[in-house]
Amino acid sequence: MPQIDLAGAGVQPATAVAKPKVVARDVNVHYGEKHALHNVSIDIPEQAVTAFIGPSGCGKSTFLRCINRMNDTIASCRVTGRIELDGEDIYDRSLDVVQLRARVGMVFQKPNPFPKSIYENVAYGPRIHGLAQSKAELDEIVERSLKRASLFEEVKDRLDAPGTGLSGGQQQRLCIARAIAVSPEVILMDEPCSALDPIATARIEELIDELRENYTIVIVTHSMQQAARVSQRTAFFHLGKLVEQGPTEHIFTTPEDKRTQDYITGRFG
Ligand SMILES: Nc1ncnc2c1ncn2[C@@H]1O[C@H](COP(=O)(O)OP(=O)(O)OP(=O)(O)O)[C@@H](O)[C@H]1O
Repeated sequence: MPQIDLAGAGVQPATAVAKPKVVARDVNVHYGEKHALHNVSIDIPEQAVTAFIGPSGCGKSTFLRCINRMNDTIASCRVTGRIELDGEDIYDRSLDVVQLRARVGMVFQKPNPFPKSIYENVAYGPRIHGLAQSKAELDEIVERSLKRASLFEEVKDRLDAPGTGLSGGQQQRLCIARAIAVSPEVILMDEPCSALDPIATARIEELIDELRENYTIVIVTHSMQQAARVSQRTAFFHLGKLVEQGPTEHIFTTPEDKRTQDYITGRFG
């Protein structure tokens, strides 16, 4: 039976949910007749990484997409319950979804740069949100975002080259720079390393660790080693239910539910 080498994986120390950034209560999601998520309640702390783990189809991505209302784009999808960002109901009718998605950015499984230059990939969001008053200011935002995404040194001499011409790992860092450029508060990452090789994965994991100082990060991952390495809190989903959540160290060493125990020890998944 595969065991996780927690020492090798460098389990992060526990952090208490001091001030939750995102609070979800009794969230249910249906796709047409299919009841995909059942009564999910969770507090997601700021300046920390929260990992969602669980077997394929358990609802991790569905719940992640609730946090910036990406599920609104799926016609059959119905979300009930309450999700708050800094105490504000994000499903309130008066809420501007475009503004919400600027505050809650997303990085997808497959790097998806726009078919534009490296510069334009990063400049696009700040431009449409009116975050720069001048070209110089926009240049500064682009440079700062690329630096924070740990990509600037590699691309500074070819900002006009197409973003799609970068390696997979560089493209994913470009997508992270694009997400950061609009100064989000929360970054949602849906299996951000699944298309990357181990070296590119290590770069992204380091980056996630650095970014947590300034952002609230939620990551969906199939890799328990990755969850152990990058997160301070872990939530385990199974068959559309949030079975167990808590400090990562606790979930991986002394889980309370047998389903969590079975999953982390590789008995199913
Ligand atoms: N657009 C959709 N329309 C209908 N059903 C969907 C849709 N998206 C997801 N589902 C269903 O909802 C359930 C949860 O799917 P979801 O993608 O959230 O799981 P997941 O845990 O992220 O899976 P994976 O790890 O394989 O990505 C699954 O049964 C899935 O088939």
